[in-house]
Amino acid sequence: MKNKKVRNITREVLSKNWYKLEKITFEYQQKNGNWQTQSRESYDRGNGAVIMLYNTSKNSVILVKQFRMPTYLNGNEDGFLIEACAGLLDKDNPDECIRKEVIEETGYRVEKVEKIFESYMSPGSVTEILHFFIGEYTENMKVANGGGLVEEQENIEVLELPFAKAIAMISSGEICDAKTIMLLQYLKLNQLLA
Ligand SMILES: Nc1nc2c(ncn2[C@@H]2O[C@H](COP(=O)(O)OP(=O)(O)O[C@H]3O[C@H](CO)[C@@H](O)[C@H](O)[C@@H]3O)[C@@H](O)[C@H]2O)c(=O)[nH]1
Ligand SMILES: [Mg+2]
Repeated sequence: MKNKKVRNITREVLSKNWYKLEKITFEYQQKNGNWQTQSRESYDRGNGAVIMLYNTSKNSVILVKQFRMPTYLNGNEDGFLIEACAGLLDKDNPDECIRKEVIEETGYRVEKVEKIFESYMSPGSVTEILHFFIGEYTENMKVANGGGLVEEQENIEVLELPFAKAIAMISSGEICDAKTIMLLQYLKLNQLLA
């Protein structure tokens, strides 16, 4: 942290239950040189990784569907969200994490994954950096049912969708998760699928 316009940072933990919510108070130097005190709440749930699995001969992608309580609280009728497979990093590096997550959630054991970029997903309130990957899958990589971990109460449905249908589902609103939209658009932009 080396921004000379920010000083006297103090941190107060407001909640440390599953993850950590802090109130950060700091002084920020304005254009006229005056120092102004500001407070911002910041939610730290670690970093994450996400992957779009795609098959060039079938022109299809693998997505997962699960209940997401925060979306249920904010306009998502039944609370189910269609997403690319993703997980929190724990202590793993992003590459290892995403391979593990892919087996747990989708049942595919992918050989090669390609990092394409990383992104803050909610920079005003959440610290998380999300690492984005793509990876090719084939039928013979399916080694388990997927569905997520029972001990984490994950009830995940695995979906295989034609790419054109997935793209259309962005416009129809059936796919309304940022990381998933970014990855589908990446495949389209780079003409990896038609
Ligand atoms: N008990 C409890 N469990 C929780 C809580 N929050 C999360 N969990 C459990 O922790 C699991 C974490 O699963 P992961 O697969 O590792 O993470 P994710 O929820 O899929 O998160 C991914 O997607 C997020 C949304 O886009 C990303 O923000 C995140 O980085 C990651 O990529 C969830 O399925 C859920 O069971 C909580 O407050 N309490
Ligand atoms: Mg997950």
